[in-house]
Amino acid sequence: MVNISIPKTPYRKVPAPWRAAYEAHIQIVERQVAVVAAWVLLITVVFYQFTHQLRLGHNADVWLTEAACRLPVLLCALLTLVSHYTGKPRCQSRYLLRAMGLSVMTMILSLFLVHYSGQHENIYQVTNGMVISFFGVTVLSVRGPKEFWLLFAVPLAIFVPVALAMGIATKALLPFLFDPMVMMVIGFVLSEALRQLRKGEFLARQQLREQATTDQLTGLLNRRAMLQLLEQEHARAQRYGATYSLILGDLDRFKGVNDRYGHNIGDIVLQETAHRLKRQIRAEDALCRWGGEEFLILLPQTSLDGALHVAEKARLALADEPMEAGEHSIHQTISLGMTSCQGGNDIESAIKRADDALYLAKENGRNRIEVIAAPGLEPPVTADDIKPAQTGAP
Ligand SMILES: Nc1nc2c(ncn2[C@@H]2O[C@H](COP(=O)(O)OP(=O)(O)OP(=O)(O)O)[C@@H](O)[C@H]2O)c(=O)[nH]1
Repeated sequence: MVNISIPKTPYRKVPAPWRAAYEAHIQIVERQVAVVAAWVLLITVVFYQFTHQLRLGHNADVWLTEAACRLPVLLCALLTLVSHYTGKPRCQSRYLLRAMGLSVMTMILSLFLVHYSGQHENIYQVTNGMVISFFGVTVLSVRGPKEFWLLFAVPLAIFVPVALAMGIATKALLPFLFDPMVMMVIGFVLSEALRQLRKGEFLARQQLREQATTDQLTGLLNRRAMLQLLEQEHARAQRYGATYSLILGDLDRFKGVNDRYGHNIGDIVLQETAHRLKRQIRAEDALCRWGGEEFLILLPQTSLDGALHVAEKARLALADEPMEAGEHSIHQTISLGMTSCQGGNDIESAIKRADDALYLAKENGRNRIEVIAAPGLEPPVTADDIKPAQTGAP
């Protein structure tokens, strides 16, 4: 059974390494919201325009004025849909959402001014529309308060002075704006709660994904994650004829460490080994805990020449300095088997070669490196070229 430990304090903020993934996640949500909003706007704006006569009676001038107020919303919704379904123009959903939000606010506030100064009897229809619009616009602020303030503050900051300039007193405005404002607050609280829920769900999923690909003791990649990377690198090698190398390391006489000092100290040795090995590789290389006391290093686009250099650094990283574990100082060494691959055969045979080479290293005295080249690939160096192994395993 897989034992997944759930952290006691779940993340509240997105940790730095996950920020890019979170940004991608937000962009997907924005895209979905933008498409749904565009369809809703397209349908409702057209519907309201063509039921104008039914709702407000015949007045060609008002019909045209309303059409002019609704046109920008229609255009923004159409632009969003065209951009989504054809890929052109390439607009970020964040900006399309902004354009739709601002155009809806401009539309509804303009309609208010038109009807307030003209046919006063229609004003309650418009304030109903305001309530719906204010709520709808809060849904568009997927990124939270910053977007929210932009969508509401800018149009309202223009609307109030314009209304005052038109001779509408602030006192007269307030009763009409009261319900829409309440709706705006409700919408804000709801969309903020939704945003926090989405963030929490993202963080929980990301944590589970990390746990599924990470070895709990050492924090390194686990075997499953490494196999995925290996498949990718193998496919790349096959396609471009590049060479990658594998180094399989196994701690020497590690059973003795456990037997002598206990399992807890053995665990510390494994953690320190992971730490030291990690320092010997580049960011583009991968290191995993392959099994109990086995570690596998994948060196993409690296021939045996370069890999041998890394393997020797890894060997010395352990052999040169004893490990401090509790009150014990443990001289732990590692044996390493190496191979390279040009993608010719399958991954399993490359791993098998590294394993056979490791077996040779154990046979030949431990704390040393052995190389088995891929068939047809001459090793540029042999194990004999490597500094003779020092014995010293505990
Ligand atoms: N402390 C600890 N020990 C582990 C863990 N996983 C595997 N081991 C131990 O690693 C030891 C491996 O021992 P062996 O396979 O006999 O090999 P060795 O003693 O290292 O000898 P050689 O490989 O031949 O040099 C066993 O005692 C396992 O219990 C772990 O997570 N923690």
